[in-house]
Amino acid sequence: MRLKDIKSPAQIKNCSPAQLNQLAAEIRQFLIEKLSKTGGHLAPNLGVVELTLVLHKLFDSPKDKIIWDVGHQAYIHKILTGRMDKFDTLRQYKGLCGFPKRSESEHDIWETGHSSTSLSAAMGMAIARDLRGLDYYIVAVIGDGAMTGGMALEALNHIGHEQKDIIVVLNDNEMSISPNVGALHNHLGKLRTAKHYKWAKEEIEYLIKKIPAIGGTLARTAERVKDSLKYLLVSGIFFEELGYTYLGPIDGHNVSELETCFRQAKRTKGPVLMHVVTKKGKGYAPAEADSDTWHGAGPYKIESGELIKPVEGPPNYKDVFGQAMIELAERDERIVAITPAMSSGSGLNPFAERFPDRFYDVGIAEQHAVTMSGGLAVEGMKPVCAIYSTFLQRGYDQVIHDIVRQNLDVCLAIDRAGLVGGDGETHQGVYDIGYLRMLPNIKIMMGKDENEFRNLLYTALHLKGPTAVRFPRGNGVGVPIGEFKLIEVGTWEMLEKGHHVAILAVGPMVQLALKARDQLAKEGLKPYVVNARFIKPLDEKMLKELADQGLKFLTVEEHAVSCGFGSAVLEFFNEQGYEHITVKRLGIPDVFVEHGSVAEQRREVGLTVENIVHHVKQLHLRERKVQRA
Ligand SMILES: Cc1ncc(C[n+]2csc(CCOP(=O)(O)OP(=O)(O)O)c2C)c(N)n1
Ligand SMILES: CC(=O)[C@@H](O)[C@H](O)COP(=O)(O)O
Ligand SMILES: [Mg+2]
Repeated sequence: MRLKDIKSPAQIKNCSPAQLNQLAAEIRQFLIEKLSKTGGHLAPNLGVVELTLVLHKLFDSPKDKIIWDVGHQAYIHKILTGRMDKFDTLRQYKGLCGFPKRSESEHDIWETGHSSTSLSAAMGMAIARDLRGLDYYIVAVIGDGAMTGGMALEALNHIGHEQKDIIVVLNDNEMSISPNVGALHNHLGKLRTAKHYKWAKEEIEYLIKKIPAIGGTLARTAERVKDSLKYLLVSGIFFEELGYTYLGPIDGHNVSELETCFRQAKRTKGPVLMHVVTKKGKGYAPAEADSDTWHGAGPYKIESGELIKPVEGPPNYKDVFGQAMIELAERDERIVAITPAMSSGSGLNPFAERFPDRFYDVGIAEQHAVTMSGGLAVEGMKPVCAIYSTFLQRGYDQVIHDIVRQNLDVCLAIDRAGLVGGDGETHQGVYDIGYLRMLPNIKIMMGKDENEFRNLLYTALHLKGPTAVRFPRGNGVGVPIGEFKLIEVGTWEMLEKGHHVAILAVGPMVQLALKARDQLAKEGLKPYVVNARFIKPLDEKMLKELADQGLKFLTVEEHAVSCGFGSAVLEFFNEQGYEHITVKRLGIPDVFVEHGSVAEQRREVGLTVENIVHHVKQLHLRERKVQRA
């Protein structure tokens, strides 16, 4: 059986361990080659090759449900389920999604992207299965990082309580993106090395059963001995006490051992926790050596493991943020940085090295990160909670209930604010203006470039009360970085004066607006261009001045149009009694934006220079019609 022949999992049902190992080698080679061109989550996938093969050998997907938590490690699942030929389009516009996608395959039973949802979904599926009297297996594959996510523990608790037949495969590679954190992680560390426990348990049972006559009675006593042995020899007692049959630790690269344990799990009633130990990045030396970097890597040179860096351009916002945080923390010892498991992605590793006791990676625990920031603030510290816009959604109640309601000095450094590219729908940072601006006390801001971003961060840390400083994924504009300076809250920057139309642009959209103005100038049209760097509070003074000139407005934001910045402007004019004002809002319409490049995504939703030009002209036309009427 060769990999190129596989179109369906049915073809591997009778593979021997040797054949599975041969396929594993071919799959690794395939992944290393394909991802050297497309980039992607190489290390997580190299770690689950054997696991995925054995799962699809022993379970009958899609009748049996296999759920992939986070789903960034589902490439082999996609290869085995007939999508191998699409890997040249991985994470590209209209190409293969980097996460499970129901529209791609019946084998993708549950869509993921955000972490720690698999167990809750599995529980829902199990209840439905049992209510209908149906009979199939439900397997949830969840990493040790994802297991630190609060909702995973909520589901683990509930499944154990209900004693549902669910197989939880804990893929333990000791890594989240960075080294995993937490007490649970430490407990798993003991289990990983608890090989002797599994041997001792079987050996003792074997010896007892050999004792003639009293063997039976003693065996029952031994059961208690075995249980106490468990406590002594460290076992999955944490899981056993939650009502699971713990199987492990299991070598996640040994297909025979995996098969044996999965067969045992299939025979076991009630919830099973299979503790599978794997190596993240297995089979590719650079990824094994540094699975943090290779968690989600861009294209690379296979032989050297050298990442192919884009042409040297402006600094990446995450590096600008990390550097600014160091400079600010040097000035103010109250500053503490918090990240929910995104220390590399947020650019905070240098900060962590410089201020180890003022840096906290709390694991995949956004709710905890936000409220912990509140705890720091009430005690006079200056917490900066660095959190991707999309992941902040996971801590929203904490923002309301704990931070803004108590009007605490917490700075939410909202990273990846806007369209994010290859991660697609589940990761777009396009809702936070909407879900934050309705909250009292909070101030929301976004710079037009990296220098202004720094100044807004500096300003936020000088303000009382909660602040949200948004910044996009990717590189800045390439402007000089000056000394920190305060920016007056609620003031916008008038970049260009003109007539008839005012373009109010947020963040990176300012650059598009300026380019559009250059194009319009060739046709004698000169709209105002305003850098709307405060989303809350709005610059009401400027809005009134412009409105009183009878201008029409075009708002531009890389955010959902509904409830976005443009809506705030509309609401303002309405409340101020400007009944005949025209506001055209450009932003993301009522759709989820799929994976692709940011440029392609912007084009898809109309966030382009051309579309800004078009709408300014439209507004001019309306002006002329009004004048003629
Ligand atoms: C709610 C949420 N927070 C953060 C992330 C970012 N993230 C993606 S994968 C990952 C680490 C997952 O670690 P683990 O579950 O152990 O999987 P591994 O990559 O080790 O296979 C993180 C933090 C996410 N996808 N969802
Ligand atoms: C799978 C996941 O959620 C993370 O790996 C995410 O893809 C990181 O995004 P960035 O690449 O923007 O840091
Ligand atoms: Mg892990």
